[in-house]
Amino acid sequence: MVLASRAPSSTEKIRDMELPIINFLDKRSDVSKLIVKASEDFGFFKVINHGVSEDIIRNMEVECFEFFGKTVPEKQRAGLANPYGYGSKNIGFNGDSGEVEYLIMDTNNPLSIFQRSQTIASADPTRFSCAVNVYMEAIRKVACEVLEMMAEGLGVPDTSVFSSLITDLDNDSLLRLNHYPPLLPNHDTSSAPSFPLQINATNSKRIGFGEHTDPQILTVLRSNGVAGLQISLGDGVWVPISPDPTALCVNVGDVLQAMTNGRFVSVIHRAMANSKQARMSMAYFCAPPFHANITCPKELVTLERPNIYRAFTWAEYKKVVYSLRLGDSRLELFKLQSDDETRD
Ligand SMILES: C=C1C[C@]23C[C@@]1(O)CC[C@H]2[C@@]12CC[C@H](O)[C@@](C)(C(=O)O1)[C@H]2[C@@H]3C(=O)O
Ligand SMILES: O=C(O)CCC(=O)C(=O)O
Ligand SMILES: [Fe+2]
Repeated sequence: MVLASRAPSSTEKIRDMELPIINFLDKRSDVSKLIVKASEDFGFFKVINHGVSEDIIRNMEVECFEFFGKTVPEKQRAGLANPYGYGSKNIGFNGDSGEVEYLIMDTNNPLSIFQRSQTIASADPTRFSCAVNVYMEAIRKVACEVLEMMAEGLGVPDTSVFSSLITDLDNDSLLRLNHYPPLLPNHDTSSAPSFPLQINATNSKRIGFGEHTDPQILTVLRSNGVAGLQISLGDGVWVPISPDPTALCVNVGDVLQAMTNGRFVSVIHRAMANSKQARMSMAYFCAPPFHANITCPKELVTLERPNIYRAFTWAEYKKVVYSLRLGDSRLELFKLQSDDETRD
């Protein structure tokens, strides 16, 4: 078995480009077509008029800033990210690191959030757990709408084929709060960027969260107004995503790439910590239950487009994810060989 590790290219180029913008207030059939197109072309899009109120987002953001504003020993009381808890610089268990601190929480257990909030927000644990639970519920609703419109746009008759996985009581979704500290004055590279910008050893590049794909079904990300997120177009070309605190950035994860037989793409992205201000992002990773069998609906398998991936469970996939580095490709390992007889 050969592992495709994506080594960074020596010369990187930044290309200015806007992501597709999906307006939830537009006609549903138009919205679902646009979502499908964006998921095929970029695996990323922004959603505006998503219906998550400013209050819900503000309350969550207040809790984030309060948590990350604490001293390190206080933050460590949340427990080490194993995989839920607080982490700083170290990412995962296999030697990855970046200029980021974060808090990961599991989402399908309000009691565990309440228990955790006793150490995360001891001054007012109820306020913290309420803000988190209300936020997660609202974001999951957006994710379900997106997943249902994806199925509609793909012509899959069972329109809940994707969304039912994340509403299952045993879903394994998680919430990750990321805080990228601001640049220190002596890190400043001063000259204004011109596009395409050649990044080399002389203009310092601070990776916040290194390049990777998200393993789950779908990610819904909200960030403050500070830039940092970039998506890869391959061959060392990176597209910075302009920050919009009123929008939600949605991206396809590995499981959805498998479930759409490769029609939707789980795109490599990263977050830079090059700003003079702190970037704060809140990512809701929509994941299936452990026992869920990941296969694509039969309508997405045709003679011209035979099955690309073998069936697997989320438990099996997650085990592989955590055994590898951030930038390793994992879905490759689940590809059917062309001479495989069983194309399930
Ligand atoms: C290095 C790692 C961190 C990660 C688990 C992994 O072994 C490989 C994937 C990483 C990632 C990326 C998306 C999400 O932020 C995350 C929570 C996930 O599900 O996969 C992280 C994992 C992590 O930080 O624990
Ligand atoms: O902070 C960001 O903008 C991206 C974070 C991310 O990609 C992740 O947490 O998986
Ligand atoms: Fe990500």
